[in-house]
Amino acid sequence: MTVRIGMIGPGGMGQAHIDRIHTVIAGGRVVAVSDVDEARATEVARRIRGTRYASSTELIAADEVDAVMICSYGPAHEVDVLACIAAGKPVLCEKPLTPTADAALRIMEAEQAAGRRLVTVGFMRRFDRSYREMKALLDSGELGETLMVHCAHRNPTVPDFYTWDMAINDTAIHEIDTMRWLLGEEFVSARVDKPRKTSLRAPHLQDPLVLVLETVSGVRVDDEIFVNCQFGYDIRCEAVAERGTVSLADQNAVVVRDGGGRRNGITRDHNDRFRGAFVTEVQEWIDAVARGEHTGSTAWDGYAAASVCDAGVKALTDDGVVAVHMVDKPAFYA
Ligand SMILES: NC(=O)C1=CN([C@@H]2O[C@H](COP(=O)(O)OP(=O)(O)OC[C@H]3O[C@@H](n4cnc5c(N)ncnc54)[C@H](O)[C@@H]3O)[C@@H](O)[C@H]2O)C=CC1
Ligand SMILES: O=C1[C@@H](O)[C@H](O)[C@@H](O)[C@H](O)[C@H]1O
Repeated sequence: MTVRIGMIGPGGMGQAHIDRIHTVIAGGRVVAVSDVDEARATEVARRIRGTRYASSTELIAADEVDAVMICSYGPAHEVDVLACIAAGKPVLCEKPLTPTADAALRIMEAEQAAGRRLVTVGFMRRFDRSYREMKALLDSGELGETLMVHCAHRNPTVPDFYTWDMAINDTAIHEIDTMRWLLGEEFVSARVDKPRKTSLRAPHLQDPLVLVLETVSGVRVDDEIFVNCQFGYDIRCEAVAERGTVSLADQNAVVVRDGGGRRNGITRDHNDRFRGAFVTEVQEWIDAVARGEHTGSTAWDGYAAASVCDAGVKALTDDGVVAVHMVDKPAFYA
C-alpha cells in the first residue's frame, strides 16, 4: 500500500519532507498540498503532479488523502490537527504541536473523545543516532544516575518574523522534548538567565539566553539558546552522571588536518544536522500509518513540552523560578 499524504504548509520544512518522501523514503507519496500562499501551493502541486486544495479543510476531507502532514506555523497547527482528528485521519504535525499548553490540551481532549491515537508530533531528535546512543548508555546505568545536562542550541540566524517567545516555544522546545525523553521524567520548574545580548541582530530578542529547568527528581538541565550565532547550526549536549559524562560528538564523517590545524565542518541547518533523524521519523510514521497503528511522540508529549514552554516564556518576562503546571497524564497516553 502507498500511503497518500496531504501536505499543509509546504514551505522550507514541508518541501524538505516532500523531497525525502519522494526520494529516500518508501511507501508514501505526497498527492495533495494546501498553503495560505497560493502561488507556493500551486508551484509545489505542479512539481509533484499533485492536487492543490484551496484550504486545509478541503485537503483533510479529500478522499485521495489517507494521512496528513502539517508544516505550517505553530499557531496555525491546532485547527488543522483538530480537523484531522474529526476526519479520523493520522496526522504528523511538525513541532510545536501548539505554542501553548491550553491549545494542546484541546487536542488531547478531542483525540481521547475520538478513541484512537491519530496525532504524532515531529520531535525528530528522538530518532537521531547520537541522542539514541546517549540514551542507551544512560539507561544502562553504567555511569550511575544522571545529575545534570548541559545543552546548547545555536542557529546562524532566524527570520524576521521570529518573535521573542519563539526562543522558548519554537527553539528550546527541541531540548525540552529531548530531555523529557532522555531522562524519562517531567520538568517541574523553569528559569531564564539573560546574559549580554549580541549586537549582531534583532534587538527585540533576548539572544542569547539560558533556560534552566529542573526535573521531578532534581536533575538540572541548562540550555543555551543563541539563534543569531552567525557561524552554524550547532547542537551540543553533555549529560553529567555520577561516574562519567557522555556528550554528542560533532556530526562529520571526516576531520581535516593541514598546516592550518585540525578542523571539521559545522552543520548549516536542521536538515543538514538531523537528516538521518528526519528520514527515520517519517519512514516509521508512514510504515505505522500503513499498518493502521500510531507511532512516535504523542499529543501528550506535545502538551507536556508546551507546558514547560509556558513556564519558560513566563520566566523570560518575569525574573525568578516559574513552576510548570500540567494535568495528570491520562491513561489513554500511558
Ligand atoms: N523539526 C525541525 O527541526 C524544524 C521544524 N520546523 C517547524 O516546521 C514548521 C514550518 O516551519 P518552516 O518550514 O521553517 O516555515 P516556512 O515559513 O518555510 O513554511 C511555512 C509554510 O506554511 C504556510 N502557512 C502558514 N500558515 C498556514 C496555514 N494556516 N495554512 C496553510 N499553510 C500555512 C506558509 O505560507 C509557508 O508556506 C513550523 O512548525 C516549525 O516550527 C521548522 C524548521 C525545523
Ligand atoms: O525547529 C527549528 C526551527 O523552527 C527553530 O526556529 C530553530 O531555532 C530550530 O533550530 C529548528 O530546528
